Amino acid sequence: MKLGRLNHIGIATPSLEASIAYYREVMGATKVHAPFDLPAQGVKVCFVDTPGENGSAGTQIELIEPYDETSTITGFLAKNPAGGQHHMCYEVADIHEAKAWFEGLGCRVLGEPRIGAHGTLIFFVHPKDMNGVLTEIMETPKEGAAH
Ligand SMILES: CC[C@@H](C(=O)O)C(=O)SCCNC(=O)CCNC(=O)[C@H](O)C(C)(C)COP(=O)(O)OP(=O)(O)OC[C@H]1O[C@@H](n2cnc3c(N)ncnc32)[C@H](O)[C@@H]1OP(=O)(O)O
Ligand SMILES: [Co+2]
Repeated sequence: MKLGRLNHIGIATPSLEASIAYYREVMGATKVHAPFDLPAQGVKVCFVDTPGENGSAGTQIELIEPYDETSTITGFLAKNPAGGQHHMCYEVADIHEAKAWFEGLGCRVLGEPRIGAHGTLIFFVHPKDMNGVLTEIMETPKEGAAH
């Protein structure tokens, strides 16, 4: 497998609204996307852009709030009530090849590839098999696709 771009860093939060205010007012973020619900993934999402090189998109901050009490991030927030860094997401060219790679290494892939917030296939690898970091792998969006 070839490691691709760091697409986003997932930050779990009990309040998207409060986190958006923090990124705008404390961190000086100038591009905050409209929040949206992703019930299939159990989260409400808001992307904050960091600037990339030569005007291109940089790594994004992905703010995630539980969609309801059954959300996969409810347990994380129970342990970290103020929220915190939840996952790192790297792009790959071929999601199925990447899944086979991690499985071949004996890492626990959490479920089947599914459509993520950028509209491409994603999967997660268990943090205990990834040096303590919950790792999201996502297929690189096609050129010109919405971010
Ligand atoms: C917006 C959509 C999408 C995108 O396109 O970008 C997303 O990003 S959705 C993001 C939310 N979805 C997910 O996280 C799905 C994958 N996650 C899971 O399946 C679970 O969260 C989990 C990783 C299996 C953890 O399950 P949980 O039941 O909450 O915790 P456990 O108690 O079983 O944890 C076991 C162990 O792992 C430690 N842990 C848990 N979460 C993390 C984390 N985010 N980072 C680092 N470590 C984590 C936890 O502390 C336990 O450790 P010990 O206490 O030492 O046993
Ligand atoms: Co993510």
